Amino acid sequence: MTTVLQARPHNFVSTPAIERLSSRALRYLQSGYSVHLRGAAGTGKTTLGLHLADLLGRPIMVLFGDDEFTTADLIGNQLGYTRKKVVDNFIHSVVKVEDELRHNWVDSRLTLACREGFTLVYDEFNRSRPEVNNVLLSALEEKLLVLPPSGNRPEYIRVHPQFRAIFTSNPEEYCGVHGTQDALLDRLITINMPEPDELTQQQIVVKKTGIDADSALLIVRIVQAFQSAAIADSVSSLRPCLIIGTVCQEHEIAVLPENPEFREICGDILLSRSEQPFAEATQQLWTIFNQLIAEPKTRQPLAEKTLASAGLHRITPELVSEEAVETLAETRAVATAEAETTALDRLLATHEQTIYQHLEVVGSARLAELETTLGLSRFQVVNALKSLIEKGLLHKQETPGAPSIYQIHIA
Ligand SMILES: Nc1ncnc2c1ncn2[C@@H]1O[C@H](COP(=O)(O)OP(=O)(O)OP(=O)(O)O)[C@@H](O)[C@H]1O
Repeated sequence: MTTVLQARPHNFVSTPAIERLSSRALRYLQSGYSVHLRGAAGTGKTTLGLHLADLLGRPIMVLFGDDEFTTADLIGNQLGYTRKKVVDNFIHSVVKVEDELRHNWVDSRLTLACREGFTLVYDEFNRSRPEVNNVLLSALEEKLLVLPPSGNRPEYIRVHPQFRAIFTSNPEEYCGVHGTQDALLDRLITINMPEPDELTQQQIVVKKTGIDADSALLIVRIVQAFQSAAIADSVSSLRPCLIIGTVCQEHEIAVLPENPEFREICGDILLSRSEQPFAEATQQLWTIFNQLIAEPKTRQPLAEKTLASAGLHRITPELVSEEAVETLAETRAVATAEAETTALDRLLATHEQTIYQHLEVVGSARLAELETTLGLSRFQVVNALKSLIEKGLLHKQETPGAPSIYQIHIA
């Protein structure tokens, strides 16, 4: 059975850089084009693809490219038979027997999405062989999906006007990735996903790991510094940042370059990613830690505050005892509580406030009305509405077949 996904990318983080990318992509999708997000591993293509699909508000089908794929995996297949036998003995001396055998056809995800107007997210589509993806050509351009010949069902499906496809791919130099036929690329709008900027990575690490903003920033800076010195550009630093953040947060390990445990974790996660000899890569990483210790100015301001409250104004490796590291871990909790609202939070809060105040006046509104009346993008409205609903300030009234209505929640 084909499964329809109601994807809500968990804890999606939106920063000005992501918002710009999303609104570009959303604009193309709304104009009827399919979008292709291309970029290095871990830059957030799949997450953004699912988020865009969510913004389109249609059911979502997700496909993961695979070298073993055949066309049948995209469009569907004959699955079993149905047999019908009619024995007509109306006149007792005459027996008429009709025996009919039919193939059963089962739609695959692309076919279902084209037929019903769902959004297809085809992740890492260039892991499938190019000839397998050929069926997409007519679906995207002529809006016709061609099925294998059959006597008992149509061989063409007219693609539903609301069908949209969002493709993601890794660069062609990656292992296990195929080249893409020009004809397919020509039908897509390709957006190159850059390495997420520092603010974006920091916000993602905070949201996904629960670590405080300063520790997240320090992790991002260490990983980025190591990445630029020792790792090829073709992978993003976001995943290692998330892994380091998660481990430190779950095991309450102080994120400080002086902390031997933290250094070990960074070593375990980063060194194997480098193509340099192990000793050289280790040297690079230790140089980064030592620079951070020697130049505390390069650290984030709250870490300084943390250190000061632990009684360590000037840090050298000798000064930092195990005990001090423990104290730092405790004081970090205090510093976390002090973490100021970021520029992004303030920006989102503004949109939330605008929408809330508007709803206070008008009582209720639909998403499209909020967009046009308040001059906000779909992206901004959806994010603000989600956040207001999560805070219990709004509720969403759903009526089958009609757009949802948003109202202020009255306790
Ligand atoms: N905007 C975002 N909000 C929250 N988390 C994000 C965001 N962007 C990326 N992430 C997180 O970063 C990690 C990598 O993202 P994702 O898997 O989308 O990257 P990708 O480019 O598709 O990687 P790959 O090419 O290896 O499949 C995931 O854990 C994802 O949850």
